[in-house]
Amino acid sequence: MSSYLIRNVSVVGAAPTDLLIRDGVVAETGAGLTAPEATVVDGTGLVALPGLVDLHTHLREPGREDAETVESGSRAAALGGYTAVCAMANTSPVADTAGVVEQVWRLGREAGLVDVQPIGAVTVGLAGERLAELGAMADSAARVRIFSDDGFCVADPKLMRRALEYVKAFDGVIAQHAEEPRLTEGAQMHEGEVSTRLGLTGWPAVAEEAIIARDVLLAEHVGSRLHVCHVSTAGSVEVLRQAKARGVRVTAEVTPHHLLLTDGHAETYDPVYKVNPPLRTATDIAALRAALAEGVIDVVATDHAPHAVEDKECEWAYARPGMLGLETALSIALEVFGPQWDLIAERMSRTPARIAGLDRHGIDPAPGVPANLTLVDPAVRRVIEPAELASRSRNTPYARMTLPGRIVATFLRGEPTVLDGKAVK
Ligand SMILES: NC(=O)N[C@@H](CC(=O)O)C(=O)O
Repeated sequence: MSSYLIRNVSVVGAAPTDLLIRDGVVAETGAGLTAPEATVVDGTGLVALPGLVDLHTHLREPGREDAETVESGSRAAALGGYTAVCAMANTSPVADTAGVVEQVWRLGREAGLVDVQPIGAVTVGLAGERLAELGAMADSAARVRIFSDDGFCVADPKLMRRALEYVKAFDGVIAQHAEEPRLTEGAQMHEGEVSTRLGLTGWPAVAEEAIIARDVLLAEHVGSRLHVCHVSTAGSVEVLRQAKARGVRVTAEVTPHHLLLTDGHAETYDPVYKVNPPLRTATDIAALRAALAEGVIDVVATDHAPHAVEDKECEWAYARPGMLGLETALSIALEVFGPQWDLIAERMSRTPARIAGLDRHGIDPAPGVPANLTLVDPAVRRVIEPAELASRSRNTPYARMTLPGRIVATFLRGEPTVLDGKAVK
C-alpha cells in the first residue's frame, strides 16, 4: 500500500499540522513529520475533513444506466469529497430483495471510489402494498440498515407501523419520503403565491408536515427509529423540534438546494428547478438553515437525482423531478454557512455516518483512524460547468454559478480517489 504525507493542513479548521497516511489509516499527525517513502501532498491553505457521507443518493443502476451508473455516481461522489454514499432503492428493478441490494453493493466495491451502502425498499416494488423482504436484505452481504420507498411515501399508516416494528430487531431505520399523496395529486411546484400566479398545481407544505407528524407519533409508539428525508418546510421543522424534545428517535435531513433556492425559480419554467419536494419560500429556507445549525435537522443529504436529457429538457409538467447534488454539496454548504468547519463535518460526515451505521466513516483524521478523508481548498471560487461534471447527467441547478470551495483530494482507506482535483481512475 502507498503512503502519503499531507503537509501543513488544517484538520477541521484547527492550526495546520502534517498527516501521515499509511496502510489505510492515519498513522501519525504533528508538525514536521518525515516519511521518505511517502508521496508528499502540499496541504497549505487546505482543510482536511472526515470523508463526507451522503444518506440520500440516486445511482440509477440497475435500470437507468443512461442517467447514472454506480461507477459514474461514485466518481461524482469522490469528486464532491464523499467517501460513502447510501444508494436509494428506486432503481429498475427496485432494490426490494437481497439479490438487488447485493448487486448494487458489489458494483460499488468494483468501482472502488466510495463505499456504496444500498438502501432497501420498504414495500415490494415501492407500491406501498406489502412489506419487502427487509430481514433478507438486512442479513445479505450488503447488510442493509436503512429502508426507504423514496420517490414515494409509505402512505399506509399500518404498513409504516409494521415496517418500524420490523426493523427494530436489528436497529434499522425507516427513511420516509414525507408526502401525503392525496394532497399532492397533480402537483407541479410549491403551493403559494408563485404557483397561483403561474397557474401550476401546488404541493402544499401541509402534505409533508402531516406525514412527519403522523410518523413521529408512530415511531414514538413503537420505540423505533425514523429518519425524515429532504425536509423542506418551516412547519416540518416545528414538528421535528417538538418530537425531539419528547425524546422520539427521529433524525432528519435537508438538501443543499432546499437551503439555497426558492420557488421563485419556477418563474423561468426551466424544469431543472423541478424537484420533489419542491423548492419552497425564503421563510422556509431561513427556518431550515436555523434548524440545521441548531441540530433539529441532523444532516445535509444531497438527494442527487440524475436524469437523462429527454426526461428534463421538456415541458415543465412532463419533466421528472430531481437535481444533481454530489459535486456541488460542499460548495453550497460553504456558500450558506461559511467556513464553519465543525458544523460542516458534523452535518455532512459524522452524523450521517452514525445514522447509517458506517462505523469506519465520519471520524476526524487522527492517529489510528481509517484514512477516509477529503481536502478542501476554501479560497477557490469556481464556475459550475455542467459539461465538466463526472455525473452522466447534466441537471444541475447551479450551471454557470460561481461557488466557493474546491475538493483537492479525497482518500478512501488511505488511497486517493481524487488528487489535484481530478479523479484518479
Ligand atoms: N427528489 C426528486 O425530485 N426525485 C427523486 C425521487 C423523488 O423523490 O421524487 C428521483 O429519484 O429522481
